[in-house]
Amino acid sequence: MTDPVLSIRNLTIDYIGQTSDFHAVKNVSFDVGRGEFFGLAGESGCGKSTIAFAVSRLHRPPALIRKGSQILLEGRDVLQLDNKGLRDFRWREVAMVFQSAMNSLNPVLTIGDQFHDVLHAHAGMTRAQSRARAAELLALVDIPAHRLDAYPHQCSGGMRQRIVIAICLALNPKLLIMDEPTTALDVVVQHEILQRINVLRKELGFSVLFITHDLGLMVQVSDRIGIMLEGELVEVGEAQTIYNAPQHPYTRRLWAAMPRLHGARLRQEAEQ
Ligand SMILES: Nc1ncnc2c1ncn2[C@@H]1O[C@H](COP(=O)(O)OP(=O)(O)OP(=O)(O)O)[C@@H](O)[C@H]1O
Repeated sequence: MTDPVLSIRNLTIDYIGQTSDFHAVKNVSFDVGRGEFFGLAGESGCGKSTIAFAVSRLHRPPALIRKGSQILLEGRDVLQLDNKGLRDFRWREVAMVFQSAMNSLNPVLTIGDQFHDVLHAHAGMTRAQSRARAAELLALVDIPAHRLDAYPHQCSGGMRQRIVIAICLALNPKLLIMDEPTTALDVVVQHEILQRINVLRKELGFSVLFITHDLGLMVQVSDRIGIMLEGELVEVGEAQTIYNAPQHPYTRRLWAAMPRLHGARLRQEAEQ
């Protein structure tokens, strides 16, 4: 791995309950390298989204990050940022594409207005400047500039998802977090979007923290993968190594449960 952009150290997160606390993330440590595509896998409820929200500093009560946890972005502890620090941090340092991202666009604003909101608020751009920058960003995700005048409902699901990704890239973040970004899309569109992200991160140099239930897709696109089980990180390594020679019994069970078609195709590709 190259030098880390993100270093998570001893991250422990509980959900505080009336009678007892739920330990969602237990002493997790891992790094994401510069320009690296890092996948986080594990069954539903194992704590992946809780980590993603904590890294973006979007976690809310009852989630409580325990003392001793560190989330370092280029060496700076994200957990220590004050409000001003957070304003500068969001979009510029870390941008997050949510599970339901394609429905997160505002239905009553044009696509151009939604770019303007971010570019004006965080980079002080005028209408003309933000329009030019938005056209550049749309081109990155293969969408023609005339779509700036469209409303979200006039765009397909895949297009809306690519628009959200383009907005996330507006301020050149160092880390793009994608939490199940393409789950609601059909398989072909999912693959196209991830291929595009992969090309872009090589061109633009950002890192990706990628969360998905689709293990086949994760092995295909990730450089390294971390496997989580009940709040703990049980295995981390190169994607192909983890796929071909998993060490932890849980990882073996995960691969065994992967749909055969995917498995067969990936094995063929790995052997080529
Ligand atoms: N607001 C909350 N209050 C209490 N418990 C919560 C809350 N949010 C999440 N949890 C619990 O924390 C655990 C981790 O949830 P999290 O969403 O991080 O898992 P995940 O691995 O991302 O799952 P999925 O893949 O289904 O999104 C789960 O058991 C979940 O029920």
